[in-house]
Amino acid sequence: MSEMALRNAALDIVSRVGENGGYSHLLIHQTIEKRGLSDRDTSLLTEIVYGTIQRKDTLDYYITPFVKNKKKLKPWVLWLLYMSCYQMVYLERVPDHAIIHEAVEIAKKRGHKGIVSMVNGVLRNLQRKGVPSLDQIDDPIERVAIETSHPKWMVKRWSDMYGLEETAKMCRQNLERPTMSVRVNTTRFSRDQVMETLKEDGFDCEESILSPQGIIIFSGNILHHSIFKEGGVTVQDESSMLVAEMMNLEEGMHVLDSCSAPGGKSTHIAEKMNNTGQVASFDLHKKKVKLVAEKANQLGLTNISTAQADARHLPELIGAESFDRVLLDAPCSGLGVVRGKPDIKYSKTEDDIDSLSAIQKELLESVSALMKKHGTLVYSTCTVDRQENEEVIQSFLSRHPDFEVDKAFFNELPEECKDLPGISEWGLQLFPQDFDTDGFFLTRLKRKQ
Ligand SMILES: C[S@@+](CC[C@H](N)C(=O)[O-])C[C@H]1O[C@@H](n2cnc3c(N)ncnc32)[C@H](O)[C@@H]1O
Repeated sequence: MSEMALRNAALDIVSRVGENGGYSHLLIHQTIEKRGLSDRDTSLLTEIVYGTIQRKDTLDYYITPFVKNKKKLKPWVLWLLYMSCYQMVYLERVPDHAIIHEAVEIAKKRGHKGIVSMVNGVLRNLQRKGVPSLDQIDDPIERVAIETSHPKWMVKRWSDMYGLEETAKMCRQNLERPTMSVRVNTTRFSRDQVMETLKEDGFDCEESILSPQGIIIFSGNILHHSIFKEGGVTVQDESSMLVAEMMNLEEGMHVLDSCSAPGGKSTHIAEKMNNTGQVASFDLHKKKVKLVAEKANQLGLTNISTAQADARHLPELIGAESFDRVLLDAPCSGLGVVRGKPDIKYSKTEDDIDSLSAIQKELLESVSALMKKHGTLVYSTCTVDRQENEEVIQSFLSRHPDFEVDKAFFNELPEECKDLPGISEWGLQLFPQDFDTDGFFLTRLKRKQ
């Protein structure tokens, strides 16, 4: 694909995400498939699209002094300026004059003469004068918000919850691309076997400290490797692996995964039980339930049963106290995964958090009834927000004095997690900066004996 066609495709994606809130990772994937992009083009397209979306508010701050009547610009023109500014400031491989030339050519194809000369003028000024300094922003919350391109309400909210220093670290970490990690299917291979194979095949990888099944991959394309295609490993963030690790699973157990799609944790649980016992995996959406069954099949796991259900009604379908282990990996705002899905940080609102936390409370209320007397329940989310995490647990415990946070949970955490800033009496909040993982919350409940 020519440089110009590639940047045009990137502009299509960023403006669609900007205008309609489309998911950038899905649009990138569609473009790669449709156009059959080479590895090099895929990597450049991904870099430009993610980088531009990830840093949108910073880029806006950078170009604003050079643009007159910004509000009147067509969205695609503004996105072209953001995209070009991103490449000029953050990418070293293409010289500025080439970036400006490509932008002008794209403007010629899409717009009239006035737009072409405005794009040319803005980018040349930017090249000559440089970007404005962030030090001019007095309010520290606003400075972090603009420097790291997060909505100001979000930075303020996190700062009230975790302090400005931790928040700034998190926002900066959110700008990094996520590191790839995989989980070894231990019903087939040991982690040592997989490590050895990958190293022999030129991968740069190391063992995870959060899960004995986890491998972090720094370089090498695992998706093209036979071990992935044959179900020897599953792509999963290390923070998510911690969930099944903390469930104290034993062979032959009955486990409920109440919100299971697409099946990352159900299959991990099934592997940890060595394909014995039973994992009952439910999800609200029929289509998504299918993904769980497919994943189980791909990994050769036969101890997972799947069905569509609203977990809030499960006690009406299944007898109370039926499961040794219950997992509620709740639907959440996803603010822990903005490294990989940057659009989330612009689309979520505080109203979303209010309604999600209400659903989380309802879900916890109903699935807790399904736990056997001596069983345990793990609650997790891939978000960083007290209202969806600690406060959901706190509110549940205040209504259920017969339940408590299982103290053993804290002792069983990997050594490296025990002194993290996110540890509280309600569980563990992992921040992305702790181990370069997603932001993630988990805790374990049991009945008081
Ligand atoms: C965080 S995701 C689960 C991810 C999954 N545990 C995994 O590891 O692959 C939350 C899931 O909850 C499902 N969900 C949302 N509301 C639900 C409900 N009321 N009952 C059951 N599932 C629900 C969503 O469809 C979504 O698939």
